[in-house]
Amino acid sequence: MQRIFHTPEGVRDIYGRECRQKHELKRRIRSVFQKYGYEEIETPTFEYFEVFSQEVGTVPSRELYKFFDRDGNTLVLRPDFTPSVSRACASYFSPDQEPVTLFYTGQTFINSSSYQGRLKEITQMGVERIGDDSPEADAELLAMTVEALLSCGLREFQVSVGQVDYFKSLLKEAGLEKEAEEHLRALISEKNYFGVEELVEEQKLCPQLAAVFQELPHLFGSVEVLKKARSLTDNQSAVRAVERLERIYELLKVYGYEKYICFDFGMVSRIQYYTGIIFQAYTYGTGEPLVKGGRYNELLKHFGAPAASVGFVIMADSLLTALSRQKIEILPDEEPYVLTYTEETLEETLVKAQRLRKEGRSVSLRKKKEGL
Ligand SMILES: N[C@@H](Cc1c[nH]c[nH+]1)C(=O)O
Repeated sequence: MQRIFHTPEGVRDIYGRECRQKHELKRRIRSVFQKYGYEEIETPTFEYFEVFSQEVGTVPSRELYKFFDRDGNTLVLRPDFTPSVSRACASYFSPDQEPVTLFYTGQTFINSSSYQGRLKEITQMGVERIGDDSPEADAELLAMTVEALLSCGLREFQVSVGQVDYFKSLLKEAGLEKEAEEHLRALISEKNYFGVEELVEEQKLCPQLAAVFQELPHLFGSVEVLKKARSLTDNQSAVRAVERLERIYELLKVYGYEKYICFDFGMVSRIQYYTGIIFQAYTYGTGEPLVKGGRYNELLKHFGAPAASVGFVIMADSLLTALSRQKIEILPDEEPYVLTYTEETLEETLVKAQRLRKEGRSVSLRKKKEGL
């Protein structure tokens, strides 16, 4: 029976100061989302399996927590908010007429392998801009990412931006088999330069394509990378992908946030629904990304209402870890005011406590111990 005193692996209790910090962090981030005019949405913690099926392109099926309802339907604890919000948006709004801007906060659940030591339940705070294919939408989301992190007191961080379209356009031109394609994707994401070189030789790609693929793992850094990426190819759709990033960067200059942005053409995501920019934010103190996001223009088709969309989530737990390792205080630090009372002073203490509470103080009552 020992088991009932501690939690299963991958989940944990949060209490005391840490819990207060988490609430404060959520409050600040919500207020940034609201400043941009986003509306809050709550979706259920579990959904039908189909919402997160392989075709949707979220986390792999073996990492989902699945269970059954009384009628034998397979249900899933949400591993990702984006499919749920897309489903809800397709049912209640008309993103083809006007963009829908939504934000949410809640738990997500991934049944990852225990070797990785990751949390299996995490808190995500995210936004989705649905029905807007413009570069200004991409830029807005990146600006919101920067602002949300700044609002928590973080100062040193980077938002790394990639472009799924660049790589996809080149892959299409190369016409590789699915397996070779997956292998190449993995090698590039691991920045395995020699592996990429070997693979492109094996596949006998034309010299220009071979050269771009070999460059991809090196194609990261500040804005100069964009020029380099453009010079490496004359594939029209790859060039358009770079031009879009250039435009987004120009807009971020208007926001004044360009110093937080860098580019990474080798960035790939486990999530398959991305179609345009993808991005992740990092800081020191945690190896995990603080933010993950991107454009997903095909996802809403699965829910019967096609709409070009973009969004991101903040991993609240990773952000809290980073803040604590960087010694950044997120609490206004108001400890509750403790009032002690005895049998005789109880009533006057209650009156005093209520007066202080009306003034906005937080007051905790303790009965004085006998003999003290
Ligand atoms: N749902 C994605 C992040 C995202 C939100 N919107 C677009 N992308 C994730 O869990 O990684």
